[in-house]
Amino acid sequence: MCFEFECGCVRTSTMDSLVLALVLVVVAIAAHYLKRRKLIIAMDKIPGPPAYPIIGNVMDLYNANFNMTAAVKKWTDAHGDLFRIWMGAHAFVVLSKPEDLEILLSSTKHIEKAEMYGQLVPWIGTGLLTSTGKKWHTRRKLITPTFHFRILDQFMEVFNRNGNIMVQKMLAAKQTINVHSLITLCTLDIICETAMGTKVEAQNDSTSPYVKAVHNAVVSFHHRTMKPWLQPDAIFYASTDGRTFNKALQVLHKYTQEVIESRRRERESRRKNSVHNADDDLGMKKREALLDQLLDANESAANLADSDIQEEVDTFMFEGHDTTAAAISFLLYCVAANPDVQQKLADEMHEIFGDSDRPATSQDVQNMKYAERVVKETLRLYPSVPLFARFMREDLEISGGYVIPAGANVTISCFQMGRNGNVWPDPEKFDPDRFLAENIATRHPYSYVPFSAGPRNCIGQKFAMMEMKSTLSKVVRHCKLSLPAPNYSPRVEGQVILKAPEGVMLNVSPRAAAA
Ligand code: HEM
Repeated sequence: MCFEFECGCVRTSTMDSLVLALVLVVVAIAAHYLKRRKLIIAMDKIPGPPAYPIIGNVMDLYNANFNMTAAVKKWTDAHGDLFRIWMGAHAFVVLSKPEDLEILLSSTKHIEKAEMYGQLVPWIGTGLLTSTGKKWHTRRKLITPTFHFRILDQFMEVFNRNGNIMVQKMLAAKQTINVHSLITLCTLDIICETAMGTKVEAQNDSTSPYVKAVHNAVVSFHHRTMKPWLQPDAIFYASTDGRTFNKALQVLHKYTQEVIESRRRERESRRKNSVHNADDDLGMKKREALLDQLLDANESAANLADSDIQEEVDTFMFEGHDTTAAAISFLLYCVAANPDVQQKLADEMHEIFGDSDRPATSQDVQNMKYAERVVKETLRLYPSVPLFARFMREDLEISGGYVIPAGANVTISCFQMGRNGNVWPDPEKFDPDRFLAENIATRHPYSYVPFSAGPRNCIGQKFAMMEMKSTLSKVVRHCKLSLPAPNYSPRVEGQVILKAPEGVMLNVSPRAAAA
């Protein structure tokens, strides 16, 4: 009897657990459905193209050959500077009105990155670009001094040395060349030396396993962003691109890990032997990489594990190499396409350097006022990060009484904003004087945001401007650029980074001989 009673009791409690689990599942589904319904109703109040069930507006993207910037242009032409789209189950609001950007980007609350940034996590972890909340705040505070002018100043030698190699390679080519390939290797050498303090010599050996791994990771990741069917992790990692990506990450992560470990050991042994680390064997001031700065800051203020430091270094490597490569490539194209601009640049360089061949200093770079306007105008037309996005945890009211609902992603299209005729008269014209102080004063401060703005702006902006201006000056002082055909312009594709898929083709000749 007793046994039967106990058995019945067990059966009853199992039944209870099952019923409870079922009720919880039903409640969770109902809550999810209600939340989704709320999101759908709120999204329906925002204008936008008709969306199909399940796939949403993916067909529009298909019709634009999965080129996101082209699709955004079409949607903007049809629906204006605020519209909504659905990418499968993911809701997006696309903004390009400066007033709306100010509301979003200046907020200290809406700082979470959009859902799709999750695809970057296997590569860069939750470093500064992808983290949010308290983690992001603490890290941003820790990393900001790393980009101090004193640190950037010592990178001038790296920019100059690598710029020289690149210019020699450009001049050695006696025919039309794809400058993008050479520039990519140069910016890779620069970021390795400045971020990690290591020389990978990509310009001298583009076949090294590390250089190949960077290339493979960038290309396979780019393929994923262009192919919606590769979005689910399970499909991507089973595909050729996914396998290439994984293999490349193993090489990249191993390299960063080894560099960090060796730096820690070096510091430890210096400490044990009480050797001051500011000088090298010849008593010269030793250059400190961004990694050294992180390790210094970590010793005095934080307690980060090597894996934490690694995600930040990997983030610098990801953000700090392809972005500048794209920008410098389009920069040289714009200079080649506008001979009057090229002449003014050459005049400015002559004013600063005369006939001397001396390397540029950071003061010279500061004096390059016209070059600065040329770089800014290039980023207006060709922003290296053409789109960036946030995820909304709370509703946000923007202009016109519209509300971006919690649960939606918000995308900012820098590419589209730079070509908006209401903000930029004759937008296709390349005119660096748009960035004269008196002209900037007539525009809304959020009408130009290639480095984003507000608390989550680009931490590497000053580094990037120094690198771009010094590399531009190096090229203009030694080379004359021209287009391979009168109406040539590179085809542009916009996803995570703005790309010229067939490269940027230019003719390069020595300046003195060409003058
Ligand atoms: C032309 C060059 C560059 C452009 C146009 C650019 C643009 C941007 C943009 C638009 C963002 C915001 C992205 C977003 O919200 O998703 C960003 C963030 C960031 N950039 Fe850059 N970037 C450039 C170069 C660099 C360089 C050279 C570095 C480092 C060496 C760097 C490091 C970062 C980091 C760490 C973030 C995340 C900051 C945070 O969320 O706190 N960038 N960049």
